[in-house]
Amino acid sequence: MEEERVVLWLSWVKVVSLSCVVVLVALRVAVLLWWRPMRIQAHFSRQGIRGPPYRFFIGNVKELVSMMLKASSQPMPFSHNILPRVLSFYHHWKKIYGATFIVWFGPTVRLTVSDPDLIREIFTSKSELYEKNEAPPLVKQLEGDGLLSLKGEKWAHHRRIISPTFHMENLKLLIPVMGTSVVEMLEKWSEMGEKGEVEIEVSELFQSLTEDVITRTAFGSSYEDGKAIFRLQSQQMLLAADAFQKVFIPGYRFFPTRRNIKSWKLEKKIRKSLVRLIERRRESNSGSEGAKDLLGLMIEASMGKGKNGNSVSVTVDDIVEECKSFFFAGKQTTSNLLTWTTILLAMHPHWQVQARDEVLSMCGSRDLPTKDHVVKLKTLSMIVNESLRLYPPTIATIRRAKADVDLGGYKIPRGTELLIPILAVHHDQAIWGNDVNEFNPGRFSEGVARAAKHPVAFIPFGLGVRTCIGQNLAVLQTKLALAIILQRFSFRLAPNYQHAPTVLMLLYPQYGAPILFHRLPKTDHQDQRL
Ligand code: HEM
Repeated sequence: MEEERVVLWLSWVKVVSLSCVVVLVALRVAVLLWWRPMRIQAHFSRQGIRGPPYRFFIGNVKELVSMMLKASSQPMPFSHNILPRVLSFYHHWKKIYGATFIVWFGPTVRLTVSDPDLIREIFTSKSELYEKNEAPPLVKQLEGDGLLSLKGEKWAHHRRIISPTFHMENLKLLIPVMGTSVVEMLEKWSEMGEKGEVEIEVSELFQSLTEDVITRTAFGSSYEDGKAIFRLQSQQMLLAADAFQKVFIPGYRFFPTRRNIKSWKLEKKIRKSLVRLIERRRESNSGSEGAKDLLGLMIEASMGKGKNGNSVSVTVDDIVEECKSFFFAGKQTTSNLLTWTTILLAMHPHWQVQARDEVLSMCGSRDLPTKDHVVKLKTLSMIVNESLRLYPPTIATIRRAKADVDLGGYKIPRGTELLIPILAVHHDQAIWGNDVNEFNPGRFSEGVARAAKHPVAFIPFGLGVRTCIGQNLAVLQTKLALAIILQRFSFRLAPNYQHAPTVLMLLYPQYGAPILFHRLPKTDHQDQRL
């Protein structure tokens, strides 16, 4: 009897404890998914900041995705007013709530910030109060744990080690090989075309070109081995891009699906090849000056642990992750810039002629441009800047408030994410004037700082300490490739080109970029002018 009573009592205790756990979990869920978002919404509302109302668990994601899908469901006219198509949710809600509004990505709040004064505060004058946000797991898997996402002392240490790769003096050494790759590509185009004309879908071919250059910057003398590794990384990117478009189940990447198993195997192979390559380079580097490529500099740093006051050591894993970061950050960004600039020059033949005139008068019709030429090509610089303004490959970036902060008088609670819509800043009429949606490279004729009403209105490479480390390389490569193309071809949009800028991580032409290239005769520039 006594025993039965104890068993009964124990079962009762179990039921009560279980109920308590269920209630506690339910409370926690309610706090995280309801009470906290409502409190934050009210906090912003009291300061006059509004936005679409929070919905339980999903926030505004459903409306946002449906707006984006609708906007990209058909091509647009040949206009550069692309904000309503590319960032449709921002364009729509800005009209209702003003430029500074809140939007909910699930239970996470994001405040849009497009005022250049506030942007300057976030990225420069008070940058210590903000940090990079965590990328979603699929993106994280691709971008690696390198410069793009590292924080604090480790980020600063890696940035110091890698920076010399991008110094102009070092990049200059790449110009002959970069130029040769472009010429080889163009020779293939010439062979393909009948009557001197050929249609090329440029966005894919420009990717091979930029991949080649990134491989050289990352691996230097180990270029051939590096190429094989980046080929595996390309496959990995395709798998992740596929998952990114289709899968929304949390934790999906841990399921042993066919795609995930393939991805795990690739990951293992990439790591193994890189480790082998690092070992080989270590042996061949011993006692000699390391080449100024990513791999050489990282290996040098890993061998000199603790030297130069560095308290953070560099491991093989660090090198592996930085290689991934390089590949992710450098390849498609630059090829997208090349693609959009080619499309723009095809749309605006008047600027194409001006750019060609400049190249021919400086470099002749077949000589490879040198570093000095590339730097002096002013019209081409203005064109590339205008392309970066209208079609910035990276359309937005995000920061997270590390503490409760004051941003231009607004009280921002800790953990709030700040969405900086680079594309919207570049398309703001109040900053750029009435011709904001026109292609007018002339606005950059007196330099970047004077092109707009605000010196911080042009931010295709970000701003402040975390500004893009590869921008010199990207611009150098784009100008060099365009100069060589302009020397040899005139070009226009193919009749089947559809104007449809869209975003999947980066800004790209949804239906590709078919361009008709017409081969120009080899001439002396003086003859051409006559
Ligand atoms: C047109 C080409 C490119 C564009 C538009 C671009 C854009 C950007 C932007 C906007 C950022 C800042 C992100 C933020 O603040 O959240 C960034 C950072 C970065 N970019 Fe680029 N990028 C380009 C080319 C490259 C190239 C060629 C590389 C070289 C490998 C590269 C490597 C990086 C890295 C490593 C970072 C992180 C830097 C840090 O946090 O210290 N990018 N890029």
